[in-house]
Amino acid sequence: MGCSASCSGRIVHSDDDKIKDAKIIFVVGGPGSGKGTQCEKVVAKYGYTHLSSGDLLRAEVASGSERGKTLQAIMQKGELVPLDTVLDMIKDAMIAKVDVSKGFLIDGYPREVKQGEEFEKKIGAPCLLLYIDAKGETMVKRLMKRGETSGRSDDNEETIKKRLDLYYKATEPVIAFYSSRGIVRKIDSELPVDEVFGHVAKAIDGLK
Ligand SMILES: Nc1ncnc2c1ncn2[C@@H]1O[C@H](COP(=O)(O)OP(=O)(O)O)[C@@H](O)[C@H]1O
Ligand SMILES: Cc1ncc(C[n+]2csc(CCOP(=O)(O)OP(=O)(O)O)c2C)c(N)n1
Ligand SMILES: [Mg+2]
Repeated sequence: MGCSASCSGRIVHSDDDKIKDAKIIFVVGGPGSGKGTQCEKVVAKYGYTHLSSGDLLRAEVASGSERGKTLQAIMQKGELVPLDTVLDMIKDAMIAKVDVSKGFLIDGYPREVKQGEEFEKKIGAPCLLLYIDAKGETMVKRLMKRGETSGRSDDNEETIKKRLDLYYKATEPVIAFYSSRGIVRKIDSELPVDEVFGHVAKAIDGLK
């Protein structure tokens, strides 16, 4: 299903088939838990393609488009942008990279159970969920520090609090949802960066 014979008679896989069969890792954790930090290290060691939903959205904002302006307002408030917007961006980015990619790190997604369900309908199933876990207090401290230099309009005390509340309310249920499938690896992100990465690497090495 989904394959068709090209003029030359070769079997051609559609973009949808190719991304469905790709290795997909969800990276979930609170704001400032260290998802981006660990993803960079995974890219360096394993050559996976890193797609951060937040980075994709910030790129749209930076483009100055009308859609970007709407997104900027939502992100500054620490709210979630509409599901279809994020999912379409991730899917387009995956299609663009699928031929040269060993696998995909989907960072900051799903943020709510519904996002996970829609991703699986439109793209495919993850083989692993890395749950980057840090204490609320630690996340706030790291984000305030990042805010000194990040230039991110959401790295301020008020928005950080909203992002954290939303994380506990909307995103933590994602972890329970995938735990029942046995693909969640909880990573203690209170440890030094390289030790955290040691655990991340073990989880990835455990994949077939
Ligand atoms: N999967 C997503 N669904 C909806 N909104 C998102 C998603 N990912 C990112 N965003 C928006 O972008 C903002 C920043 O996201 P991100 O860079 O992942 O931040 P962090 O990991 O520091 O919380 C979020 O607060 C939200 O407004
Ligand atoms: C275990 C650990 N990882 C990373 C850092 C470094 N750090 C400084 S600011 C900051 C906040 C955000 O980091 P990022 O990796 O962007 O987290 P994300 O918001 O993507 O989860 C972090 C994690 C740290 N001190 N300890
Ligand atoms: Mg990030």
